[in-house]
Order: sequence, then C-alpha cells, then structure tokens
Amino acid sequence: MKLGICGLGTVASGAINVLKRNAESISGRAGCPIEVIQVGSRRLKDNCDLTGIDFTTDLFEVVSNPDVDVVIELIGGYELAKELVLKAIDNGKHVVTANKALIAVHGNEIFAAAAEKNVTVAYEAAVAGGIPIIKALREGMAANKINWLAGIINGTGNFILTEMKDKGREFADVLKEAQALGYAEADPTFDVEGIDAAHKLTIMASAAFGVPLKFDAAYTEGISELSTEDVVYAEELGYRIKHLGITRLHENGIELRVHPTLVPEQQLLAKVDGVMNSVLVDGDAVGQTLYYGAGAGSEATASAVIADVVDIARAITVGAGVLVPYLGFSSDKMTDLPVLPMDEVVSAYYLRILANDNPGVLAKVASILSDKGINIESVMQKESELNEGMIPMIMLTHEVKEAHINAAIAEIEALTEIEGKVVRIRAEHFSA
Ligand SMILES: NC(=O)c1ccc[n+]([C@@H]2O[C@H](COP(=O)([O-])OP(=O)(O)OC[C@H]3O[C@@H](n4cnc5c(N)ncnc54)[C@H](O)[C@@H]3O)[C@@H](O)[C@H]2O)c1
Ligand SMILES: N[C@@H](CCO)C(=O)O
Ligand code: NA
Repeated sequence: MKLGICGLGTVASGAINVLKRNAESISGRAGCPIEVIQVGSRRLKDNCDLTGIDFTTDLFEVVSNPDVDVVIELIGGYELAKELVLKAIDNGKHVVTANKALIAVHGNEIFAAAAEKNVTVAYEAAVAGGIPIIKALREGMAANKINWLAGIINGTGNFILTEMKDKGREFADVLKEAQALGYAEADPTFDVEGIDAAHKLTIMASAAFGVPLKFDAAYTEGISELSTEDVVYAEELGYRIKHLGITRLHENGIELRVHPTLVPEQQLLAKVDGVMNSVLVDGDAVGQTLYYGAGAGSEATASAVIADVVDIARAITVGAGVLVPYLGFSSDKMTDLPVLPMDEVVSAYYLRILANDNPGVLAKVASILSDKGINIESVMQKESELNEGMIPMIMLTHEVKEAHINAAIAEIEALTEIEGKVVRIRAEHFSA
C-alpha cells in the first residue's frame, strides 16, 4: 500500500520514522508492505530522512498522484486541508488525518463525500493523540449505551497547568516549552482557550452518541484566566483543577462543554499530569472505563496515524471496503439531538467571593444561595495580603442547575459588601 503525506512537521516526521523503524512488524500486521512514496510540504525536515521518497512543495500533486492509495493529511488548519482531503476522496483515495479542527468543523461534509466514493476517512490521531479512543468508542464500546464521557484532551494545556502547579512556572514560559516540544497547535490560543479540546470533544460526542458533529454549539472556557490562587484553594479543599471536556446524553439533547473543572484529588483523572491525556467513559453495560496516554508529541501521535493506515490496509486485504461507519453508527441510525444550553447543565460549583471584613456578609451570601435551593458543601475564609480589608470567601456547593447558580452569583455580586466578580469554577464528582 502506497502512502502520500501532506505536511512534513512534527507528526509526519514521527510517522515516517516509526514506519521505517517498525516496517517489518507493521507490514506483518497489515498483511501487505506499506511504503511512503511521496511527501508534500514547504520544506524538508532535519530529523527525517526521505531517501527513496519523492518530495514536492505542491500538496495537490500528492492528492492527485495516481500511485498513492492513501493520503495522510498532516498540515492542520481548516480550508486548505479540507480542499486537499475532498480532492483526495474525489480521486478515490483513502484519507488518514490527525486534524481535529477539520473533522469537528467539516466532518459531516467530508464523511458524506467519502461514503459516496466508498473510501475511508480515518482520524484516530485527531483525538487524544496516541490513545486509541476512537477505536474504543466506535468498536470496543459497541454494546453499550454510552451515558457520558469526560476527559483531559489537550496535552499542551495539561502540561501548562501541571508545570505551573508543581514548579510554580510562568504560563508564558511553559507554553513556549510546549511549542518547542511540538505539542502546541500552530495557533496556541486553540490549546489554551479550549478550542482544540472542543474540537476533540465534538468528535467523541458524535462517535459516542451517534449525533452529527456540532462544534459550533460547544461551550468553551479556557485556562488562560485561571489564577494560581484558585488552584491553591482548590487543593486545600481536596481537589485538583483540570481542563475537562464533558459530554453527556439526555433524552432531549446532549451536553457539550469544555471548561476548567475541580476534580476530587483521589480520582484518577486528577492524577493525569503533563502532556498526558485521559478519557473516562461511562457505558450502561461495562460501567466506567478509563483511557490514558500521551495526548500529543511526534511519535505518540504517529502511533495513531499508523494504526489507521493498518486498519485501511487490512480492510483492503480482506476486500471489506469500509469496515466501521465514520461515527460508529450507520448513517441512517444517527439521531439529530440538539446540544443543550449551559443553563440546563447540573454541576457542583467552587465560588471565590471577595467580601469586606464585616460580620454578617457570610450570612447574606448563604441566604441568597439557600433562597435558590443551593446547598453549601464547605466554606473557607482566608486571610489575604493581596486584598487589604477584604477577605476571600471560598465555597463549594452541592449540585445545582447552572441557571440557578448564575442567578445567585448575580445577586451576590450586587451586594455592597462584595467586590468585583465572583470566580466560579465547576466541580465534578466522578466515581472512578
Ligand atoms: N503535534 C502534535 O502533537 C499533534 C497531535 C495530534 C494531532 N495533531 C494534528 O496534526 C496536524 C499536524 O500537526 P503538526 O504538529 O505535525 O504540525 P506542524 O506545524 O509541525 O507540521 C505541519 C507541516 O505542514 C506544512 N504545511 C502547512 N501548510 C502548508 C502548505 N500550504 N504548503 C506546504 N506545506 C504546508 C508545514 O510547513 C509543516 O511542516 C495538525 O492538524 C495538528 O492539529 C498534532
Ligand atoms: N495541540 C494538541 C495536539 C494534540 O492534539 C494538544 O496539545 O493536545
Ligand atoms: Na487517538
């Protein structure tokens, strides 16, 4: 099977190097030899030997090369990638991509085009890097009604949070290192503002529930506004703050949300550090299963790219065409459920309220919360040198509808004893 690669960057160089190093075992598993015959990119790359491989700067040459069976799209971004992939499909080629932005935003159209041409579009590397989570959701979990899933699905962001917490490093400094290590997106605001995670969550939700891809409806909150103060207070309460993507199935719609989240420190997700990703999936038959591994990086991501190539080779070898439907469900069995508004979401909340040091403030805040039926799990009041005469009040609530906590926060902010905005971070108590 002959491969053509578009984009010779972090992931592509990893794929070429792993394909060469493990050529024999990969061919043995695939049932045929696998060979990269052409690479298209702006320039060559030092750590990657292209001996025997044709190099071009014209990416369209690759997708139209009559000798290429599978196009591997590794340039990233939306428009050009879409054009290349649709062209490759039109030329009857299978496609493997690591591009979650492309699949989350244009996947419905791309899958329809691929179905028309009876070719495969595989995207394991797009979600949680090297973790075989698409395989798990579409195949391993096929018996289950999936109820919800939650995950740490951006390596760059988790690396930044971990380094800041453990070593007290500066945000900008750690981000630079993540870029040097090849973890970050071309535009790293995608990583820190949760856009990349929302792309991945959108894809997982569709594969879990059999709904069309609905990236535009995803709720996204990043980590750039997160303060060290809240990280420390959360720890005192026995929690870690993680940037989670959460999707949950309801009868009338799905939740689709990415935001910083307090997770109890004893839970496994709370212990996922550095560039590692992890996804916790709740199925009605199997219960909860947890997947863990490198969410970004050259060879870790290449591992998933090559697994897709092997899947395609196997399908061709046995003459089976497309083995697994794109989103795990046959297209006539998809349900067009809406994404529910955030107001409907039920969660526990961490609140940090800056109050002046007068007796009775706590009672006023407590009565606003109780009027809205919001129960308080714990309260801490902190002496703080940062804010003279003002005392941060940290609260953890029980579960409540987001609409109710928002209404309570508005009333609390309106109290004269309260300064500024109330900091609000959602908290989730998973059982694993
Ligand atoms: N780096 C990771 O850890 C990782 C993990 C999972 C998924 N991904 C995804 O994989 C894809 C590739 O990521 P990467 O980190 O390898 O990116 P990269 O920036 O290292 O590589 C992209 C390559 O494509 C080339 N390219 C882009 N536009 C081009 C054009 N118009 N003409 C010619 N060449 C062009 C660039 O020169 C570069 O060499 C992205 O979609 C990314 O989101 C990356
Ligand atoms: N920029 C992404 C790459 C893997 O998709 C991340 O850091 O998770
Ligand atoms: Na993956």
